[in-house]
Amino acid sequence: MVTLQAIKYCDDRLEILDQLLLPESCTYIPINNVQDAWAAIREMKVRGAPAIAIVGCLSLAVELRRLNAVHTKEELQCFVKEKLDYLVTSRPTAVNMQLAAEACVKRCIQLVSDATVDVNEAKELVIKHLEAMLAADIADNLAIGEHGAADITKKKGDKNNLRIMTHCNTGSLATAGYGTALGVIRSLHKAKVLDRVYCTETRPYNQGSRLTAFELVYENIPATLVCDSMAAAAMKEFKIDAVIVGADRVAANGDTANKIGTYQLAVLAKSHNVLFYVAAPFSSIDFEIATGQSIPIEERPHSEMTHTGTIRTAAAGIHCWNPGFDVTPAELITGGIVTEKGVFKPDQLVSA
Ligand SMILES: CSC[C@@H](O)[C@@H](O)C(=O)COP(=O)(O)O
Repeated sequence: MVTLQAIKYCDDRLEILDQLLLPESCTYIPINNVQDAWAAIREMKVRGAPAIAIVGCLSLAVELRRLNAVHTKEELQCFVKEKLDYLVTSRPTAVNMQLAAEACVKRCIQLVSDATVDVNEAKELVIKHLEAMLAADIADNLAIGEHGAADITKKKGDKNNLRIMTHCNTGSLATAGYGTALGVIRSLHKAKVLDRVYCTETRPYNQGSRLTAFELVYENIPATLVCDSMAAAAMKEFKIDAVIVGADRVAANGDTANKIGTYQLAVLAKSHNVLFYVAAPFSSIDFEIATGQSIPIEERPHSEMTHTGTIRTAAAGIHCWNPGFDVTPAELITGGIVTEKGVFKPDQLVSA
């Protein structure tokens, strides 16, 4: 199946699809170094927790390939750590970049203490470590798709006309390919058990109407766009079987930070007796924090609420509150957390 490609990495060249220009134009822009990646992530030219980490890491691989003047492995380790620490500051809520940075620094430390590896080999091995993320993410997403589709189908008594609601964008555009929550939807469609997907607009940044709707139309998956304020009515009217969303950071107890509006969908799902799932790779799970209370929530520019493009749509002078994410308590995740290792109840994650 042809899917959209948010990230192109070939012959040491990195390009990303500029998501600010979607759906009007599919334009790829080069990312030549860590500074370019940091700016693209910050400006949301690339977004979505896994895609942020992959672009960050690949930008470092590109920069390392072009780097000649590194004389010792210690120097290499300092260089890599400094760049990764910088990338982690690009956006605060998604944990994937932070976990990828920690894993890469750990790899550097191993290489520094391995006397059989010289500085050039160490550099090559760090690059390989960073590059491996692209293929690993696609494999994880395919597994998430299969596990999620199997679980929903089983819990809904092998129904073959499932109606699924989703939020934000969790597809090819938010990952290396296939997607997490949207990957599960793709797998349901492939298995011919999907009647229709209902995607929310996802105000104020409209990742649902601009990006998810674009992916669904692109792949001919039957889909209906609803405004966020229609979610309760749509759940009732269309007899939604399950809501499935992605995650920016899952705490050890299963509390999940995801795009603003996710929490209200979970509350609505509970009152409509609809299964609520989170789909996320283990690279989005932060076992270092016990509950969702400690997850940092990004505050976004108020102009995203007060303007549509360049046109002001809110009264000038009004005070605004624009958190980019909210936290859904674990107890509302009734379907489970779908990962590449299987589907877990939130309280099973720590032992998974
Ligand atoms: C597989 S993407 C999961 C999440 O990152 C996604 O649902 C989300 O909240 C993205 O937010 P964004 O602000 O567009 O980066």
